[in-house]
Order: sequence, then structure tokens, then C-alpha cells
Amino acid sequence: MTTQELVSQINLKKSFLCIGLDVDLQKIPKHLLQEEDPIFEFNKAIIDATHHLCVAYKPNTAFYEAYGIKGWKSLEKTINYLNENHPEIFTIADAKRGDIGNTSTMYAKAFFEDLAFDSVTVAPYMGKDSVEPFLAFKDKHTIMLALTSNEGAFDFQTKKVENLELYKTVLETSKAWQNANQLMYVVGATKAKYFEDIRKIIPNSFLLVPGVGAQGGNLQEVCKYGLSKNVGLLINSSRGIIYASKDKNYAKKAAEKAEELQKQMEEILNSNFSV
Ligand SMILES: O=C(O)c1cc(=O)[nH]c(=O)n1[C@@H]1O[C@H](COP(=O)(O)O)[C@@H](O)[C@H]1O
Repeated sequence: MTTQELVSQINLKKSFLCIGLDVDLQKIPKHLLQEEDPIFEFNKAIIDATHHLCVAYKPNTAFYEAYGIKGWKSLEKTINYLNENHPEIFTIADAKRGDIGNTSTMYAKAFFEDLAFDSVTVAPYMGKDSVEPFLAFKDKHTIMLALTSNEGAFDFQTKKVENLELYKTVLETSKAWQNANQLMYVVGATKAKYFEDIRKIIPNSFLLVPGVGAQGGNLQEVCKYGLSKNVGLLINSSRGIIYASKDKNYAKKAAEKAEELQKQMEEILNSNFSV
């Protein structure tokens, strides 16, 4: 999917919501455990109930890898279900990969070709030659960690190296990489006060913003400086939406939570982008 297609979907749906499909068998309704593939059944019900309210889904691969081959199969069924039934949805494999060049190429093939995701999350620590292999895939997007939502973000990312915070060096340096227009960046919603500075370096890039909901991030605070002229934000919530209820009506309850966020987004879009 191109960035322009993603922007069109945001404008059409009045939403820049990304729903995180972080499925934990301990947390899903008990009756699903009798199914042959409980993870896929759970995802399918969540997708069916929420696809009109969001523009992206983000399965975090850890939640699938933890269940071995069966989990990987559930991930494959989920991405295929999305691509077959909702090709307008932007899909994110949250895998946080990145390695020496030839290995990164294999990671990219795994998520862009074998599993046909639109994007994958990548850690920048190993530098340019570990990220460019992902960027070599046309119309695919590489979402690089910049300033993460967790407390540990302050261990390295905000530390100054040669007088510049490391996350700023990551943003600044990556702008010169091959196919940098296919880069997006992760910035945690819990780091709202940093968005003003971040937008000075990358005014128009899309930002994937996790941390709204369970981690306490605030949508309005993020939007204050996070919005770009193309909206430029994908706000993710995982637990806050998908585990809204443990009862049989879990998908309906998830849709209610998603709609709460979508309505707030609609209001923000209407007040910031009115013609
Ligand atoms: O790359 C991510 O998506 C990510 C980066 C980050 O800085 N913080 C963060 O929470 N995430 C992911 O976003 C999701 C957040 O989930 P909830 O806290 O349940 O909404 C998880 O899949 C995290 O792994």
C-alpha cells in the first residue's frame, strides 16, 4: 500500500486508529479455547467487528512466536484474512527486526513476501546497512524505532551522543538513506512532550504511536504536535481494545472501545483539517 492510499483511508474513515492484535491465550474468552485455532478465531471476530473504525492492524509477532508453529500459522491466517477481505487496511508486522544486510533481506522477505504485510517494525541500532534491505521493497514501509513508549527509552534513546540525543540522530541520519520516503517511525504516546521537536526533524513522516490505553498515553496530547499536513499518525491501542471484555460479546465491546477512539479522532481531524 502506498502512503497516499493510507492517507485516503484515513480521510475516508475519519480515523487514524491502529488496533494491536497481541493475542494472549490467558486473556481471551474461555469458550474460544475449544476452537482448533483460538488465536485466529479471536482475531477474525475482532477484525469483523472493528475494520470500519480503524485503518491499520498490528499483530505483534511475539504473541504468535510464543506458541511455536501453531502461533506462526495463526499469524499467517490473520494476515491472509486481512489481505483477502480488507485490502484497504494497512498491516504492520510488529517484529522489531534488523541485522547485518543479508539477514535483514531474509527478514524482509519473511514479512513482505511470505506473509505479505505492508510494513514491519525495525530496530535502528545496527545502522544503515541493517535497515536499507527492508527499504528495497517497493510500496512496503519500514517502521523504525525512534523514541519508544517504555521507561527504558531513557536509558539510551534520550542520551546525548556528540551533543545530540540519540533518537534525534536516528531521525536525522535516516533521512539520507536510500528510499527514505518509505520510512515511518515509532514514537510512544507516553512521550507526548517530545513530538514538537520530532516534527522539526521529520515534519511529514508517518509516526506509529503506541502507548494509548493500557500504557496511559493521551491521544489529544499526541495530536497537539504530532499531526502533520498528511495527518501522519497511526495511533495504536492493543490491550485497551481487544480485551475490553472476556465474555462472549468481546468483539462488540472491542468495537465500542475502538469507536470511542475513532470518534475522538474524527473530532481532531474535523478541527485541524477543515476546508
Ligand atoms: O513498536 C511498537 O509497536 C511498540 C513500540 C513502543 O515503543 N511501545 C510499544 O508498546 N510498542 C508495541 O505496541 C503495543 C502496545 O500494546 P498496548 O500497551 O497493549 O496498547 C505492543 O505490541 C508493544 O510491543
